[in-house]
Amino acid sequence: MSLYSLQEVRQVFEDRTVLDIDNLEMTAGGSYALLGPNGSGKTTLLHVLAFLRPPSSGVIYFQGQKVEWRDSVLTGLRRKVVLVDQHPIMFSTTVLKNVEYGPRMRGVSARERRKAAEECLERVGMSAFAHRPAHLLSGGETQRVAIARAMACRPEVMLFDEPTASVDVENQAVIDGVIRQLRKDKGVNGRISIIFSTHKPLEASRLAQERIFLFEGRLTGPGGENLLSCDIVQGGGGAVCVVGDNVALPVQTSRSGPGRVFIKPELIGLFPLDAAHEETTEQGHVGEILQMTAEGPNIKVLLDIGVPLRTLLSKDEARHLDAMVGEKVRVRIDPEAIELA
Ligand SMILES: Nc1ncnc2c1ncn2[C@@H]1O[C@H](COP(=O)(O)OP(=O)(O)OP(=O)(O)O)[C@@H](O)[C@H]1O
Repeated sequence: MSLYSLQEVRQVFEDRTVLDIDNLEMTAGGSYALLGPNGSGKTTLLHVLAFLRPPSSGVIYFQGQKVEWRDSVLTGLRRKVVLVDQHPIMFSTTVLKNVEYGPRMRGVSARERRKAAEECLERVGMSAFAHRPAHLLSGGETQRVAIARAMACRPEVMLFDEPTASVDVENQAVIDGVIRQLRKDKGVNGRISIIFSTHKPLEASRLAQERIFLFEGRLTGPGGENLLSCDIVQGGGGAVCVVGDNVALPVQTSRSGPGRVFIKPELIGLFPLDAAHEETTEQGHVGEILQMTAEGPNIKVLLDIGVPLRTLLSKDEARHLDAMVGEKVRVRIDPEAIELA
């Protein structure tokens, strides 16, 4: 069954188009990760999916019905869909009362809402905190309580905005487990649907069946993973495009200003950090290996060089490199790999 169907959905803020989606389909019971660099429109899309903000234009169908952005309709939709913010705000009362809030607003009896709140706190491992003041919790604990608070509303769809971005490793592991368990749960009409934004490709593959890539508000396929925003700068030695904070790549163009660059994964070489290799003297960047996965005869490597970058190594090259996830390597991007989009 269709969950969402977005058609020609655009969001414009102050004359700038920050979301520009021609067509996006999501299925009920699915789990989706929204991936994309900072400012690519993930939060904006989540707010639209949560019916918190109407898009500037376009049409959304939810469970097969065209969404009318009228309060009487939205109240019903917001009961089915809940969003857990990246930085949730707790009311200055106990954790338990915070979690009971949603069911209370939905007219659930005192006994039932207490039961629901206790159950949900248990599921996020926060029962021991039930009577503590909620506004004094740490970031990770707050995130867990916010998830319990959302679950207590018995939604059909749960949206999470970077659920593990601002939490420590221990809380990350708990939240990971809670989302995995939610995927197995039965919601009101079958399995609950989950959509979350993340910067972490590993988390996306672990927790979601489907990945949706956003770049400057538009959908890009997985092939667009090395499609990056850049700033083209003309200098004495020719033009460079700057990606992330300070990664400068040579390009041949007379243009300057903002642009997009595509970096071909197969033309990115990796070398040990300490290698006195002549090839590493030119355009060397230091990158941390975030993920390595076998892909046919090759190994796909996800790197962090200040921006996420995917490379493709042959198994021989990977063996020769002899590096593991978490290690730093020298990254050489062949000039042929760099194409302005
Ligand atoms: N209310 C607003 N008014 C004006 N601009 C906005 C507003 N909300 C978001 N934006 C802009 O829209 C763009 C997309 O922002 P959004 O928060 O959706 O991106 P994101 O992918 O969630 O980023 P991050 O990963 O940093 O959270 C950004 O350039 C942001 O500055």
